[in-house]
Amino acid sequence: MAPLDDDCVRRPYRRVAVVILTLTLNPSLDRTIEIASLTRGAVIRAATARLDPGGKGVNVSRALLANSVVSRAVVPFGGDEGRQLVHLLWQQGLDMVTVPVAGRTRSNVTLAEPDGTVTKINEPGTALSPAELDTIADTVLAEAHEADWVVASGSLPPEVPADVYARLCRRFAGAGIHVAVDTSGPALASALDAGPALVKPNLEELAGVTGRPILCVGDVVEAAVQLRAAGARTVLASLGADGAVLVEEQGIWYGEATVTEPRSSVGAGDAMLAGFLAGGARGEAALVEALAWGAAAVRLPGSRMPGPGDIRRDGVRTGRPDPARLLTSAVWSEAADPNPAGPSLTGPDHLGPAGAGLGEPGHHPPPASR
Ligand SMILES: Nc1ncnc2c1ncn2[C@@H]1O[C@H](COP(=O)(O)OP(=O)(O)OP(=O)(O)O)[C@@H](O)[C@H]1O
Ligand SMILES: O=P(O)(O)OC[C@@]1(O)O[C@H](CO)[C@@H](O)[C@@H]1O
Repeated sequence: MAPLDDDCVRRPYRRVAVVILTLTLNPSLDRTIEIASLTRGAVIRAATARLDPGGKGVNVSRALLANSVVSRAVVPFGGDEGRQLVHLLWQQGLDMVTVPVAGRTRSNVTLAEPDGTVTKINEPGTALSPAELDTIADTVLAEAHEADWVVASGSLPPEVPADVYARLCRRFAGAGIHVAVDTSGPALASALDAGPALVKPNLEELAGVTGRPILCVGDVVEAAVQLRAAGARTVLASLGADGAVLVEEQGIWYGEATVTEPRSSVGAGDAMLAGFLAGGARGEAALVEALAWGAAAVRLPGSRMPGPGDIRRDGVRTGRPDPARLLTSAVWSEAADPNPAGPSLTGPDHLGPAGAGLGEPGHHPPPASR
């Protein structure tokens, strides 16, 4: 079976173009249940159900893999669910470094209705000890020296200090390694201060971190400019069905791609981020790629990641943003956390030594390369 008992094999990256390392501190097994409609308190018979390996960084790596872009995922895993997660990823051929942890990997549930409405229930995940966190951080540091990008994505499990992504950013600053951060709340606020190369907030995250209502495209642009002033070099704001806004040093772009039959938006933001990085991570061309990958993910069930056959670039429209354009899913207000950085468990700028006795990280070449 899966690679959990295999010897640890370290393999150099095959240098093609960019190399992208992803970190998912809180991965998941994603069960997607398609139902006719959601009624609270009722017994609902499902039409279909599927299980995908999940977590935001994991999805970014899966999307890159589906499009033959070199990527490696750092994946902590624990319990039966964790073993199943690793097995599913291994079956898909993902290049990953797994880190065993004591807690159980979470399961997240999506209820998907035919009109594209998605109701998602995400478990908090189980706590990582400081030693486990140090082992994961050491693994990222060891793997990152060959990477162009480190993508730190998703929520933090309980008891992980909110500044963990910020410390990663600081660690890589000056080493020519760009850090992209896709998270929310205090972890996002704290990461901004460390100057990430890229952040990808969605509407709620943008409203939450800036503490301002986001009702129109102009609000998105202003909020993104605020994030740049706070430290992010590039802001790729994803707006669900309303498309995306890119704010970077070279300019500001808006874009959208219509999806007539949305199936599941879960992971669309991850596919979008993967497309943006694969597309060069700068300017209108990268935005087109991001929108095409995001829209393609929405047309697929569950959190299936799109491959070349799913991605249509001709349906993407980009241009200058119209500030007055109202958003279909406006976010009225959500206060930003006034004290985002949280307590540090391992010291301000130090990611700490490897933890003892928790098992070694295992590197698993994809099945095809064995
Ligand atoms: N209904 C839709 N129609 C067309 N495009 C969509 C739709 N929903 C999402 N997208 C595309 O996918 C991108 C990402 O979507 P969204 O803003 O929902 O990301 P997200 O909240 O980060 O998602 P997730 O966390 O599930 O990955 C959008 O910017 C857009 O390009
Ligand atoms: O709870 P988080 O970490 O914010 O999000 C986790 C998650 O919703 O994100 C992915 C989609 O982007 C899913 O695979 C996964 O279930």
